[in-house]
Amino acid sequence: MTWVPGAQGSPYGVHNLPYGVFRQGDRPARIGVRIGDLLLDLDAAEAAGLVLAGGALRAPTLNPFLALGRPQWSAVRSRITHLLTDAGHRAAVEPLLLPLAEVELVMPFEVGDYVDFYSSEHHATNVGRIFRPDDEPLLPNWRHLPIGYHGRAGTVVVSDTPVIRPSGQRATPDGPVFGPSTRLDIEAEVGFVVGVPSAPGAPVPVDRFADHVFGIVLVNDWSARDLQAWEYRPLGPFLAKSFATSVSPWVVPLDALADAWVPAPEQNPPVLPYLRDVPHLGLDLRLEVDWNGTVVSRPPFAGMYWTAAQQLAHLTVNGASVRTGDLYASGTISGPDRSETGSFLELTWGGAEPVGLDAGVKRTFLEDGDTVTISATAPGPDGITVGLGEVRGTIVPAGAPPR
Ligand SMILES: O=C(O)/C=C/C(=O)CC(=O)CC(=O)O
Ligand SMILES: [Ca+2]
Ligand SMILES: [Mg+2]
Repeated sequence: MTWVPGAQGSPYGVHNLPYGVFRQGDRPARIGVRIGDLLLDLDAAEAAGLVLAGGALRAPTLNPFLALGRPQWSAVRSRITHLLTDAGHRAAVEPLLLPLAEVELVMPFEVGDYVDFYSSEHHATNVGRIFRPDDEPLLPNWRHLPIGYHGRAGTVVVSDTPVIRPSGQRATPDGPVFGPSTRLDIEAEVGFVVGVPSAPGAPVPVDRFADHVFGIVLVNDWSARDLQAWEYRPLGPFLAKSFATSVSPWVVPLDALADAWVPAPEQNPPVLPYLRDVPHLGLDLRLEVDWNGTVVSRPPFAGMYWTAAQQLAHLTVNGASVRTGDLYASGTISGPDRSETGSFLELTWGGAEPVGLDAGVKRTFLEDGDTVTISATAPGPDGITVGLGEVRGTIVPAGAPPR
C-alpha cells in the first residue's frame, strides 16, 4: 500500500516503478521513477542519501544504473518500494515527487547497438504473402533461428519526437524514382534493454537472459514500404527503416513483469540445443495501436514464436558481445486476426483495403500530420495491470531534397 496520492491501484503503482529520464525547465536531465502520475526525482533522492546506488542514479542517462546488474537493480527497487510505502518516509520523500505534467521525458538511455528481429509467425507470414506472393511465405530458416538485422542506434528517438517523412528510391514501371515515401508505415514492437554487458567470445546462454536484460520499452519501428520493397534484396532493410525508431520513455523493469510470463508457442521442428529454453516462456503483453484517435489494432505479444531469451542467445552465439544500453526489438507483433496486426501493411493488406478511422476518414499508409500511439499493459499482481506507457509519433513532411 503506497502513501503516494492517487497511486494505489494505478497501473503505475509500486508494483511497476518504471525508470525514465526527465528535464525540468533548463536544469540538466536526471533520472526518475514513475509512481502514479508523479515521478520521484532519483537524482535528488540519491543526493539526499535516501537511496544508494554508488552515484548511478545521479547521471543524465540510465546507462550507469543499467550496468550495475540484477542484485543492485533489485536492491534499489526494494528501497524505492520501501520509501513509497512506509509512511515514516513520507516527509522526506514527498518533496521529491514531481507531477509528470511539469516535466519533459527524454531518451532514457544511450542506445549502444540496435537489433531488430522478425519473430512473429503471423507477421512474417503476412509480409511474405504481400511482398512475395509467388513464394513460400516463410523461408526454410525461419523456424530454426530468430531472423534479425542490425539497425541504426543513432536514430532511436524518444516518444513524441516528430518523425520526418523519409525520402528515397522507389520502383516504378519506368524505373526507380526519388522522392518522399508514399507508403510510410509503423511496426508495433517490444524492445529489450541490455544492462549487463557480455564478453567477446562468451555467448549468453538462454538461461542467463535475466542477468543481462534490465527491462523493456515499447518500440515503433517506422518503415517506408516503397523504399523497402525496392532496396531490400539481398541484404535486408537499410534506408527503409533507418530514419527513425521511436521508443517509450519508461523502461519497465523485468521485476515488474513477474506475473506476465506465459508459455510461448510450441516450436516445431525442435530448435538446436543453444536455443532450447526451459521453461519456454513469453510475456503476456497486450498492445494497442491508435491512429489519429481511433484504435485500429490490438497486437498480442504472448504469441511471438521466438522468445527474448532465445533472441539474446542467438545474437551472441557467434561470440559477438553486447554492451550496456544495447536495444533489441522483438520484430513486428501480429496476432492471427487482421485486427491484431502490428503494421498498416498488414492491416490494409498492402494498401488494397483501406481502414476507416473516426469521422469517416480512410487510410492506407501514413499521411503528414498523422499521429500513431502504441500503448500496452501487462497482467500484474492481484488483478492490477502493469502500464507500459506509450510510444507516440507524428509525421511531418519530408525535408528538402538533396542538391
Ligand atoms: O521482407 C520481409 O520479409 C521483411 C519485412 C519486414 O519489414 C520485417 C522487419 O522489419 C522485422 C520486423 O519488425 O518484424
Ligand atoms: Ca521492425
Ligand atoms: Mg527503424
